[in-house]
Amino acid sequence: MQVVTTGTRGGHAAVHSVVAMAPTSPTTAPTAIEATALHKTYRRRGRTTVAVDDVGLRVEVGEIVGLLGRNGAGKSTTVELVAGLRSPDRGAARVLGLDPQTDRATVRGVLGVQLQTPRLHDALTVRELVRLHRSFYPAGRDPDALIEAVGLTDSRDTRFEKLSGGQQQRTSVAVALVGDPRVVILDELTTGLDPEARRGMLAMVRRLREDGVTVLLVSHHMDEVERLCDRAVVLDAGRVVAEGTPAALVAQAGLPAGTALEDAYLALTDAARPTGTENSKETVR
Ligand SMILES: Nc1ncnc2c1ncn2[C@@H]1O[C@H](COP(=O)(O)OP(=O)(O)OP(=O)(O)O)[C@@H](O)[C@H]1O
Repeated sequence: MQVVTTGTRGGHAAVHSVVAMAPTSPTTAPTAIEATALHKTYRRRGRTTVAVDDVGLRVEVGEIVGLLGRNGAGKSTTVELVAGLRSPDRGAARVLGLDPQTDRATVRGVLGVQLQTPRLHDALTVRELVRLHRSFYPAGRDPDALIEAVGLTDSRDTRFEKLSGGQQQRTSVAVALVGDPRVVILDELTTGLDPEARRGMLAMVRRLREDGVTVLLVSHHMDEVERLCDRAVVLDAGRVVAEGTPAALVAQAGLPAGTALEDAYLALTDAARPTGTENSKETVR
């Protein structure tokens, strides 16, 4: 059995409940993350945006996979669909074989998610937040050690609302990891972090790999994807336009072996669309 949290919504630490652990098969281990033909459309003020357009995604247990794409390509929406924070119009996602829509509580027991925009209780300090989230699980990581690992020991008694953007992000990473999840989604882990903090975060991802944790890493930093990720999936306008190891993406872009992933990424995303088209598919009614 495992106590899980639904994370936070609207600035308040949210629900937790006691649930069964993910079922495991004696013969075939489930894929860590599997998405099939995920589709999500937003409708706002007469505008319809196809944010995620039949995305398929597969991350095996123990892999680190990068999710890449320009601003508005659909990365965060894909992450939210996989985590069960949004419902797809159609298609399905599974985390360790569990449906995040119907097995919400169980999925949150095995999945840690750091969202691009942290949603945590403003009035609580770093330490209170991490301890609170630790209390939702019967076992997990030591809050103070985790706070130290994300470099926030000096700010541990500071309220969330008084933290800098980078410190808030690091708090959200600590909260995502405190339940010792088997699968972790990190949405722009290092964006906005100073070089020292960034280095610390990348070292933490390497330690997650050593512990056998599966990581889906949304990133705009091709150098860190190249160094950390086993594979990367490139989204453009809501669609998967390329995927493979960094070396395979370079080959797919028709570039010589040894070319930087950034050059391959730019070539692949440029090739994916006619010049001048928008990043996501938007129509006005
Ligand atoms: N809540 C929402 N309501 C309406 N449209 C949205 C909403 N969230 C995202 N979108 C739109 O959906 C598309 C995909 O957005 P998404 O945030 O998933 O992209 P992203 O790849 O994560 O971008 P970024 O790199 O800028 O974080 C964009 O066109 C965005 O404007």
